[in-house]
Amino acid sequence: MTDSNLLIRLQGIGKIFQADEVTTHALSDINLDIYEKEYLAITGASGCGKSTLLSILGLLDFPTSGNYQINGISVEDWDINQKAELRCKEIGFVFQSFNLIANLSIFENVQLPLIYREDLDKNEVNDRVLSALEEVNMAHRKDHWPHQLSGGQQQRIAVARAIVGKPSLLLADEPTGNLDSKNGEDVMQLLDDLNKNGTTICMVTHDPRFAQFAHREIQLVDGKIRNEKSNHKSSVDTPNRVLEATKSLSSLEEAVVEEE
Ligand SMILES: Nc1ncnc2c1ncn2[C@@H]1O[C@H](COP(=O)(O)OP(=O)(O)OP(=O)(O)O)[C@@H](O)[C@H]1O
Repeated sequence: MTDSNLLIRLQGIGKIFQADEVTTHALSDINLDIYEKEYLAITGASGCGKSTLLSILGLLDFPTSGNYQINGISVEDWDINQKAELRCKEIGFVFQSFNLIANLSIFENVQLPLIYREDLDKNEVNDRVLSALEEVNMAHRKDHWPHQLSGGQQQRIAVARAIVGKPSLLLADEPTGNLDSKNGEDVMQLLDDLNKNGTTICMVTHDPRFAQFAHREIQLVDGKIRNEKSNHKSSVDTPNRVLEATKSLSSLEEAVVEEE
């Protein structure tokens, strides 16, 4: 990796929440580089700061100390509107709950991130939405409504919405958290395909099996990076590992059902 394909650099990032009398040090001294086309997993126990870190990476929340750079530009002096514009263009989000808008069609849901894009005309918006839907194999459902889709299909639409603006970075917070093993596998495969096609991904997961799909895993403990490991095999043999992860998930589910 060279600095020329460095996308994000976090230096000494800290985040303190102050609520009434309670002070929480959610993140301390986080140093992290993310390179173009990387697939990074952030793991760790509940409350260790994973979502806070993802929110900071996505410019949804801001650190109380440290420096954030994207494409070599330090954003700490930017005002809220500049950050919102940057977020809109450069960052896509997928959450555990799919967050589709119930009274918008599938097409309209995917179109949402583009409605304030003055650089795109109506035809370009239309083409972008259709091609994002094609990427997740859901173009045939463009005129349907969210409630007509399964959870797995809704998450595919959420992924289409996240990539429709062609962001530099796709952030996913427990993207399989609300899905059964089969749909979880499909979404993991979809993220893997997107990464192979060049999308940089940063995913929060508490599940070590899914973390193995990433090239690199960062483990947080009490708001600090405790461990970082590479997973060089990840981009080579994903289908088998997807299968294995799914098998162990399925047997886990079967064991739980049997116990009940
Ligand atoms: N808005 C907030 N105000 C006060 N404390 C907060 C706020 N958001 C998060 N925290 C605290 O910061 C710490 C880190 O929270 P965070 O949600 O990042 O953890 P997490 O690793 O994503 O947890 P989980 O896996 O359970 O989602 C926790 O102690 C949490 O209570």
